[in-house]
Amino acid sequence: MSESPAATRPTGTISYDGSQLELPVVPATEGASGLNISKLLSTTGMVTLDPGYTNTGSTTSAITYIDGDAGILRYRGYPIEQLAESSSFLEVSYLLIYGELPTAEQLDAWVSRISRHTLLHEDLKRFFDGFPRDAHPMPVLSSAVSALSTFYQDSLDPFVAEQVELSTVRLLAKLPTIAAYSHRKTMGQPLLYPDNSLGLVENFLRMSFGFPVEPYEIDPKLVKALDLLLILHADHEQNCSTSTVRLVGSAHANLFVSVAAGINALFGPLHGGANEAVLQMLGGIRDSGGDIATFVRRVKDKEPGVKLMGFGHRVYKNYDPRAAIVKRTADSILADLGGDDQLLDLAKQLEEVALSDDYFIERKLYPNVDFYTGLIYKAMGFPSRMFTVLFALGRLPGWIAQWREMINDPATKIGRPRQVYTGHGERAFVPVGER
Ligand SMILES: CC(=O)SCCNC(=O)CCNC(=O)[C@H](O)C(C)(C)COP(=O)(O)OP(=O)(O)OC[C@H]1O[C@@H](n2cnc3c(N)ncnc32)[C@H](O)[C@@H]1OP(=O)(O)O
Ligand SMILES: O=C([O-])CC(=O)C(=O)O
Repeated sequence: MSESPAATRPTGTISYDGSQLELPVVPATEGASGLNISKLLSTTGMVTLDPGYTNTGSTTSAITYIDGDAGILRYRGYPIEQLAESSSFLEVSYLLIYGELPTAEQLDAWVSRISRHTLLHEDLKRFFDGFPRDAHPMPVLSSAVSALSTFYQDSLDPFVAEQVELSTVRLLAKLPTIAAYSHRKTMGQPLLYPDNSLGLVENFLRMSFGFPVEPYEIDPKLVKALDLLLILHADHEQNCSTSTVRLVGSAHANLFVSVAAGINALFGPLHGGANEAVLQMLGGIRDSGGDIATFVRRVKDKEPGVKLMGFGHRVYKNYDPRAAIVKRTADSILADLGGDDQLLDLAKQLEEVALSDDYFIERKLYPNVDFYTGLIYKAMGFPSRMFTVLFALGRLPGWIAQWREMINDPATKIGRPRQVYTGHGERAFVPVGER
């Protein structure tokens, strides 16, 4: 069946490069929520429509367990609370990637291997000169990670175990260097070479805050606090960025570019970018006189663009256990680091108001991991634009572990969702002069 060309086509005007352009308006198809799903299922046969994959399992995985109703999170079976209390970020990275906690000997060897790969190729270092000074560090990070695949071509084959191992170690070692450089770039400061006598977190802090603040004293409390936050972010099963890493990798793309794609997904304010957005939200409430009730009213009225950032979660219908740990430790960390108590108090008040409000209770909206972390990052001295970069540093071992699980799983197929087509039927081409 063919459709006749529309005699009159709706158009709209947009400003472009100083001119007004008139362009056809694509007729809005009924949104997915307006569709009669059971009718679609019967008419499309095989395809099940599941926008946002709320109920679609894309893989099996043995890495991370979440019980969203009970607020439970475990990496390889170990409760997040125990890892946060007793482990270190590199130990947790080993656990996620190799499936078991390392022995003391294995851990030493692992830490030492990573410490030998922190340097960036000089040409890649120059890469940072090309970005504008006010560039957001997240796309700088993803571009540089993507560029690793051009500099380290001996570690790109997803099916050669030694190459996967090398790209794993290179990524874990170099991401802190790239992250520190993306920070220095925005500060207009010179890039520091890594000092491999230091641990991963110490090295990262020195590259971020060292010279011109030399001699830079590395505060052990700062190191401990950042290490804890990295552990809390290390994996979270099939979240948006991890699913992206797996999807890109399912086409047999190498680990570097798959992780770069994950970084871009994480940048979004509904995902990792929420930690930056929370601080903007809190600052906005404070600057408008601390009127929490009015802000909450605007959220409940669903004013366009107004959400309680750092609240809500696809899986947790209970308190996010990571947010609980961050909240518990925020007071002492902020006291140690001299952070902004006023904003922490505001955040706690906001949480209290929300958790006693029917809107949030009925929808089971609780603080997620992004709600309190920004306050700590700020106290550490990072500008809010770096917050999601810090999330990416933490999430890296999870992305790597999930990519490796995917590539080694015989059940993996190229990720390729189907769709339910809602556009035109067949129609005949109309030459430009006749439209
Ligand atoms: C590390 C992470 O990625 S954690 C998440 C970080 N993101 C944020 O903090 C951003 C704010 N939160 C959100 O946008 C959402 O809660 C998400 C994206 C995390 C989860 O989204 P979904 O699972 O698709 O939930 P959905 O958007 O359908 O929300 C369900 C209901 O709760 C409401 N809701 C969800 N989150 C919020 C929020 N933060 N503020 C106000 N209302 C919210 C929705 O408007 C919807 O209401 P409705 O039933 O009246 O339409
Ligand atoms: O699991 C999710 O959807 C988001 C999240 O909390 C994370 O990635 O840490």
